[in-house]
This record gives sequence, structure tokens and C-alpha cells, in this order.
Amino acid sequence: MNENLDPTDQNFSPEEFDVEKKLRPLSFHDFTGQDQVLENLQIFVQAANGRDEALDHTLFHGPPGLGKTTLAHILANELEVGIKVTSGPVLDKPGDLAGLLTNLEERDVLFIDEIHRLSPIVEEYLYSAMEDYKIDIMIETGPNARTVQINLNPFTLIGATTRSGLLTAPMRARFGIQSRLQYYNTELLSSIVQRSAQILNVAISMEAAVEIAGRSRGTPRIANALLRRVRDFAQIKGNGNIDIEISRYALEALHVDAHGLDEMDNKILTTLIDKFKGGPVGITTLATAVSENAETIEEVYEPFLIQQGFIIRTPRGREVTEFAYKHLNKIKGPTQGGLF
Ligand SMILES: Nc1ncnc2c1ncn2[C@@H]1O[C@H](COP(=O)(O)OP(=O)(O)OP(=O)(O)O)[C@@H](O)[C@H]1O
Ligand SMILES: [Mg+2]
Repeated sequence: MNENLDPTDQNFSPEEFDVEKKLRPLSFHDFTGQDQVLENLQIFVQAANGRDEALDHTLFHGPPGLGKTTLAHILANELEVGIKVTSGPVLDKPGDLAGLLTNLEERDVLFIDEIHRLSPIVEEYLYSAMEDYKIDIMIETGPNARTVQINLNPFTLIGATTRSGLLTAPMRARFGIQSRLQYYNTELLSSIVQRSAQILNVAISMEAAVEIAGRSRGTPRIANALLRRVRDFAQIKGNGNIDIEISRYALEALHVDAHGLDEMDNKILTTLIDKFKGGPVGITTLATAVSENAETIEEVYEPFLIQQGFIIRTPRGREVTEFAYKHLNKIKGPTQGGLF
């Protein structure tokens, strides 16, 4: 049994979990892209291994599906240590955290996903563990209750978050290594698609891999999900091999946007155009109009829309580009709304 995946990871349905487990890279060598981040991590890991010390606490931030959880497991593998996995919302009592911390062996990794969702009490409790490898625990109850300080084994905390803006400053300051993951370009994604196809044992043409990659919103998780769906079409409607025709047919049937934009991306663009004449509009106003929270728009949706050239950020707010009008088949200017 491969222990490198967390079966409670909510990003996967149970069937998809098994497939995901096979597709997830396990070493630096298997991991595609994020070159700068990876190069640095390799150096830090080598150095920590050479000194036989725990790796510095490490924070991964960036939009969903880009490889934060994957990298946390890769780090544990490359450090050749154990990993314990938990998440911000699950760790609601300092006692639970103490249990995890005291069970860590020397140099082990404690991975806390969604670390921005830790409760303030747990977060505070974590500070001394991270800084001095010490925690206070309460023993006995009633009149005999007292706290004792216990020493922990040196360990590495790896935190992951899609919402780094919600991390408190003291928390952030305790991470010696901080890496922001970027969206993947089509070339990188197509090599990820090819690698995944090989693992899934299905033949895929170069052109088809590029087609799937281009519609994956810069995100490996989406690329792998689309590949699995296209594979289904190839099996039932085609000859089992994935070529460009069956890919186009499948992506069409799945209503995947030509750029891989998701519902919220499209809602943001449409709202900017229809309600705000294309902008500029402030982030809070926009957030209210699409019923999403402003930080989520800033950290999860907007980076991709900007990177792809659909919107720009100006001092007066967000504005859509010509490209967005074209993509949504909308007409720019006062005649919009269909006078013709
Ligand atoms: N660089 C990569 N190379 C190959 N596959 C990758 C890469 N990055 C991610 N993947 C694939 O995408 C899937 C999703 O990645 P992962 O779960 O690490 O994302 P995440 O950043 O933790 O997302 P979330 O914020 O939703 O938790 C992985 O299971 C893996 O199969
Ligand atoms: Mg994750």
C-alpha cells in the first residue's frame, strides 16, 4: 500500500482516488515544472540530509491542483522520513496537535493542509513547537492540574494553502522556506498528460496531449481528470487510442471551454462585461456581484485570468481585455446588449 496519499483528501472521489494514487509523482525526478521551486528544494533537502538535520519548516502556496500536497509527500520521500498528514479544519483542539507532535520521530514531516484554517488557539500552540521543538501539555485535572513542558524531536512542518493572504504574519514568519506554485504552460501540461497516459496504459498522440493540456486551466489535476474522461470516450466511441479527433469530440461533449475556463472564471468575465461595461471595477464590488469572497477571487481565480490575458489589474480595479470579449462572443461598447 502506497502511503503517499491521504485517502481523506477531499479532492477525489473514491474511484478517482485509486487512479490519482498511481498518477501522483513520488520523487523530484517525476515532478514536472516549477523548476525554480524544485531546484531550491533539492538544494535544501540535500543540505538537510547532509547535516542529518530536519528540513526547515516549509510553506507551499498557490491555486488548487498545482502540486502542493504532491510536493509535501515528495519532500518526505526525499528526506527519507515519515509523514503525518492533517489539515487546518480537522485540528481543532491543541490536544490533537500535541498527540501528533509527540509521535513524530526525528526529522519527520508533519503536513498541515489548508493551514490558513487553523483555529487561533491551535495556531498559537504550534508556534513554540515550530520554534523551539517544545510544547506545554496539561497533566491531570482539577486541583492537581498543571502544565509540563516536553521536548519534541526536531521535525519539519509543511503547510499548504490556496489562501496565503489569510495566514497570520507570525505564522508565515515561522516558515524558513516559502514557495509559490505557478500555473503550468501547455508544454509542461502535455508532458504531464503523456506521463499519465503511459501510467494508465493508454496510447495518446502528441497532438491529443497538447489539446487536452491547452484546456486544463494551467492545472495538472484538471489535465489528469480530462485525460481520464477522454480515455472513456476513446474506449467506448473509438478504438481505445487517444487521437486528436476523439479528444476534440470528448472535450466538446464535456463542454470544456477552449481555454479550460471554469464556471466561476466565466462568471467573473461575464459579470465584468454585462454589469460593469468591462470595468474597471473594484475587487470588493466584483466579489459581491459574483457572490464569491474577494480573497478567493484574488488568490484562486484572478491569477489565471490575468496570466491568460483575459483581465488586467489597473489602479482603479479590474478590467476585461479585448480577448475576453472575443472569447465570450460579446461586443464591446455602448451598443452591447443587442441593438442589431
Ligand atoms: N508537477 C506535476 N507533475 C505531474 N503531476 C502533477 C504535478 N503537480 C500535480 N500533479 C498531479 O495533480 C494532482 C493534484 O496535485 P495536488 O493534490 O498536489 O495539488 P494541490 O496543490 O495540493 O491542490 P489543493 O490546493 O486542491 O490541495 C496530483 O495528484 C498529481 O497527480
Ligand atoms: Mg492539496
